[in-house]
Amino acid sequence: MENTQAVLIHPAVDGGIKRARPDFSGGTLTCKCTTNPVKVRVGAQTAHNHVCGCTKCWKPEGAIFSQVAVVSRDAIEVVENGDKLQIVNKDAPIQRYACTGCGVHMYGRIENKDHPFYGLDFVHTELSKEDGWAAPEFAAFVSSVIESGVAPSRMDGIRARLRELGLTPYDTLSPPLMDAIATHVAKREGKLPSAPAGKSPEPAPAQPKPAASSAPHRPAPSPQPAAEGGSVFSRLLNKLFGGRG
Ligand SMILES: N[C@@H](CCC(=O)N[C@@H](CS)C(=O)NCC(=O)O)C(=O)O
Ligand SMILES: [Zn+2]
Repeated sequence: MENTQAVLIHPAVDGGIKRARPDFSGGTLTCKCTTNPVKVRVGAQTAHNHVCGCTKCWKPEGAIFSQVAVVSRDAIEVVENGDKLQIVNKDAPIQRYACTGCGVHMYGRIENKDHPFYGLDFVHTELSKEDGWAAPEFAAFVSSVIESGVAPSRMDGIRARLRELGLTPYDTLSPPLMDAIATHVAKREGKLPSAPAGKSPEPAPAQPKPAASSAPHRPAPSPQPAAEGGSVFSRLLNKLFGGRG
């Protein structure tokens, strides 16, 4: 039996996971600068919230995981001090807008229209004072914490703690998100039909609705139409997660 007492994942989950509010409709993210902080309004509930162990996502001081969720890009508005924002790596699939004052990532955007998650922005909702955001549901890129210097010998304890919190650990993304990526590839390669004529496309719409008062929802980002052919699944994974960051 692993001792999970001393295993800290992220401040938003270590003391127990807060529940979403059914009527929650968004809030304002604020960076850590004490003067002229950057403020970003998120005008909708988020979806697919999770903790991520990758080296690219922003983490609060001392945390070994980030907490990150998606929201429709239409729901994001930079409302104050946007001149302080700079893209961390414009060649990465997710262009992360970081505050040049404190280093916090305010939102991440995908500009490649062929990316399975195009239309969704990535946000760290702990940067908001409001309560009621979608709760984290799983842990992604767990083995990647080793790349940040976590000793491999700690992994059993970390995975045990994640399970205890109800955050099933995966070394990439959760099965529904991996299925959405695979569906995108299969449609692009002609292995699955794209939306049949006269029928609405399946599965769910590509973007969480920025509706003002909807219950928490978990839309599966659906694949976009193919812009190029010839890739295999592993190449897409490389493109999504591979070493361009
Ligand atoms: N093992 C790598 C994984 C990086 C990775 O693939 N991160 C995922 C989850 S955030 C991703 O979608 N990356 C795209 C990007 O960083 O733009 C690391 O830790 O740096
Ligand atoms: Zn990540």
